[in-house]
Amino acid sequence: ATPQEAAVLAQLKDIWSIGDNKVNRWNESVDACNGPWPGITCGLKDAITVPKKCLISNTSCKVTHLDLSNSSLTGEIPFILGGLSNLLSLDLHGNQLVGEVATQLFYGFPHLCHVDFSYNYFNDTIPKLNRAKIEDSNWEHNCFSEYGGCRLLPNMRPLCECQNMTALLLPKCPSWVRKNPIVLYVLVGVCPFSVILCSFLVVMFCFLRRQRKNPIIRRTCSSKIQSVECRPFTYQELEEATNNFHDNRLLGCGGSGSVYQGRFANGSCMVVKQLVKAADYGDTDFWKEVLTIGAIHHPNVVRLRGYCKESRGLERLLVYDYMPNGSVLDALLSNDVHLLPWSRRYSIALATACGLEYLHEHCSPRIIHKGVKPSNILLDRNFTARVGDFGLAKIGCSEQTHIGPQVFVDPDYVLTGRLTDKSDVFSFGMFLLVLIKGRQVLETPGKAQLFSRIQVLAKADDPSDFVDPRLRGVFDKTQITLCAQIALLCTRILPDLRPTMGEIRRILDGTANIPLTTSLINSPGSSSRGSFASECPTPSIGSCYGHRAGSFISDCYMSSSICHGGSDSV
Ligand SMILES: Nc1ncnc2c1ncn2[C@@H]1O[C@H](COP(=O)(O)OP(=O)(O)OP(=O)(O)O)[C@@H](O)[C@H]1O
Repeated sequence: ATPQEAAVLAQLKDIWSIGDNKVNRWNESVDACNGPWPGITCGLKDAITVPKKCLISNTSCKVTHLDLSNSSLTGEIPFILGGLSNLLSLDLHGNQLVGEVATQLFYGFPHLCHVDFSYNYFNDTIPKLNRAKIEDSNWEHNCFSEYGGCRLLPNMRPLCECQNMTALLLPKCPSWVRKNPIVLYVLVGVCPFSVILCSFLVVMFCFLRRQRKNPIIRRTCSSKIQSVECRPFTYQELEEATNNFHDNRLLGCGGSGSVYQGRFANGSCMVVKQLVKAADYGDTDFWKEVLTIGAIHHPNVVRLRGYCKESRGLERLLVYDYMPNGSVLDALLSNDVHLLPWSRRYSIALATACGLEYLHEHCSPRIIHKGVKPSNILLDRNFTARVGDFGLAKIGCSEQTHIGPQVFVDPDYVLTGRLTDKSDVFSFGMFLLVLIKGRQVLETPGKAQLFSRIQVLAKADDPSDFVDPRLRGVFDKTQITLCAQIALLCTRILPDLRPTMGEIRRILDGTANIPLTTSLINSPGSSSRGSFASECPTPSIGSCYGHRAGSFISDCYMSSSICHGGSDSV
């Protein structure tokens, strides 16, 4: 299984091990594609016909079929399930699963062809699936309001066999109606109209109540805000959890405020973030945005669990999931050199790309992070990376950085003030460079030097001399070169020429190749159109570089003193 899949399966095991069910028999000491993991199949499975359009390359080491039917599963479907991104079939029939099957979950499964969610207790509505791909879906014997538990045809039209629906029995007409046909005619004419009117009023009433409770529903990624998941906390609760915001609970301080570990009365551990700059932001808009962020669920983003409106003074408080392994920055600065072996760094790159792809391409409206950097990429207990602090840019909280030079900030944004998803792509490129070269990148004073380092790395036949010495020579050269080439694409001067996060994720997970233009940069002096090399000649001492739409622009966006790249060693 891929590292991401292994992490998801470990979490599913925590949640779904019940009695002697299949999940409980998963043997974590062997790879899921290589041992006794009941219900899990990697590669192609004979029993299920997979149409050509669904096939993905190189599936033998990827989890492609998950069959947890009749496994006594209870509760809601955990969102981390969406991290099994190579699934072709998903069978959860015959359990006691409840709640909503969110459309959002299915964004995680671009190749899914067969789903069986029958014989559960799912309610609400059937999610909108990728109709072009899903061949067969079975939703019967659930509590979906729209179809009353019908089986759906591949094209999503309900095939109403509805065996479990009791016939609608109407009482016999009372005798006075039978004797007086005029009454009957009046009743026949008026009753249906009144029933329709009443139903309409009831539906309108429920709809308006829901709207008032969740005014931001239309702006979120998920179809519904589940208040139980992102809830209000009292100030007292947070004071008690953080030992009165004591220094011994302080995890770190960023530009937006201080971060405390909170231990709550129910035994849960969460992070309490005191936002200091947010006070300028209008009250209503602030809480609207916060609720929007709270509705976002993805295995590679840190969940916002709550907020506190009654904070004292100017501060505002947010509560997040606690990430036991801190941030990538913490791991890079730690004395333990074994914390970030190369294989883990590659998984972190991939997971971060997944999280950002989700924010950019699956949230509506899209969310631009604006603060992608090692301190905002957090590591959960399995060292799976999750993007933190997203959305805070919108409420004026993530401008600051505490890691020296603003190496992660897109120069095009600094120059033009135009913020797009490609600004995050730029920052992600720099983040890749940090993963390859380690903390020395954070100590480098200027972008010009860093750009030249990326170029040298991407072109190098053997990148060994240029990687983080803390890796002690243990790494996959091909992956290093691939990451360097992606970093080169991401840091192109012209944002339009940078890839999207979806494209980057596909290159990293092996489902797409690096574009041809990048391979051309391997030939020194080539003038490949669109490659960084041609946009930006290698800088020489004292020169600034960057050619943009006919005009020369200084790359010394921050200050001319940093512009002395080119000759330094990589
Ligand atoms: N959810 C979390 N779980 C565990 N530790 C966290 C969490 N969020 C933040 N931290 C810790 O707090 C530190 C500071 O986080 P914060 O996001 O405030 O820093 P920053 O990224 O430098 O600031 P900013 O994003 O505001 O510029 C992180 O480096 C990390 O060690």
